[in-house]
Amino acid sequence: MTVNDLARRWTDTDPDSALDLRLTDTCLRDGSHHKRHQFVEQEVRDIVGALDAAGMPVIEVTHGDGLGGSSFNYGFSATPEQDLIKLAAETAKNAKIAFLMLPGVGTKDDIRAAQDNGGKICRVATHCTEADTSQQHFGLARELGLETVGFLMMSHTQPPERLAKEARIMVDAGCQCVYVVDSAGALIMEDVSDRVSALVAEIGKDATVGFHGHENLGLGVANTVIAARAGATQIDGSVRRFGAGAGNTPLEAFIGVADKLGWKTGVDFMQVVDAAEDVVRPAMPEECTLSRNALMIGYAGVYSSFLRHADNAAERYGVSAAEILLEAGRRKLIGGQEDQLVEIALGLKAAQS
Ligand SMILES: C[C@H](O)CC(=O)C(=O)O
Ligand SMILES: [Mn+2]
Repeated sequence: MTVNDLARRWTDTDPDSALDLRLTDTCLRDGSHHKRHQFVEQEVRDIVGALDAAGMPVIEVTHGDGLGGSSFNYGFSATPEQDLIKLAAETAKNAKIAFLMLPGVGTKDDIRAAQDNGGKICRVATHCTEADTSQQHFGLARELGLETVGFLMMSHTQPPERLAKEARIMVDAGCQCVYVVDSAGALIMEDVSDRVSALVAEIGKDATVGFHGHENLGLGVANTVIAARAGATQIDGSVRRFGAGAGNTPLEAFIGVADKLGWKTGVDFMQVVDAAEDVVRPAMPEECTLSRNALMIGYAGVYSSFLRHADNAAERYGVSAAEILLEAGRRKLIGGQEDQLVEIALGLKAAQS
């Protein structure tokens, strides 16, 4: 199905329908990669306060690699994530606070602690062929009365039918919304709608479908629009693109687009634009840009959070981060294999001498 077919299908079936979307801002979780996990309490208070006032319904707060991510492998947090979750929950008047966990990085006790600290939505992320590792975590989260979301990471690596099967595993385990997660920002338009449509066909009667985009090929907003047209009703992004790699779908831009299309998000465009400029930008170490290395990530299909690790290894061994990332793409590395970036850098250094 082409983009035009999809647009036509959407307008033909219900010309006056306004899509009703639920947005999640993830700058306090995905942005943690960009900030090398150095958020401090005042930043969380300010960002949650501003996004909540603008009407953002869900705000995700956790170490970039999820609960328990603060470690030698992924990078230590400046402030314990459970303190940040608690502060976010105390600050938000209306927004629900979500937290992310990766089985094997976080534990069930971390989920319990996040709930005790005010987290309401448990998002469990697995590599997109490993949904079965999330089963017990969804079971626990539902038992605790938490809302549940599943993340199929690196969704560009698998065809739509395979993703749909993995989504079914998550839903059968208690997941209420499964996201197509474009961790590398490598999906291009119909790649997104094909995957979202496949999930809607498989799980649409039992759960909702979401989309999480990255900007590494400059397609965050366009991909998110086409995901919504294909049936994704939960949408991730980060105000000011504050996320890993070139960042996430810039939510304020998407909200403006949604307004112009007559879609409902419940977020005030003017207020979120001000929050982006006046509150979120000052908390960022630098803008998230389509730098050479971020572009390599999208082009080679590499996990966005590898950007900082590749930067570190490149600097340490005096080699090119772009080459490290291209080789990571050739090796099809996935999250958790960050240590191989060092091995690649050592190989490049040896080849130089
Ligand atoms: C743990 C990852 O950073 C999750 C994510 O945001 C992605 O895969 O993209
Ligand atoms: Mn992400």
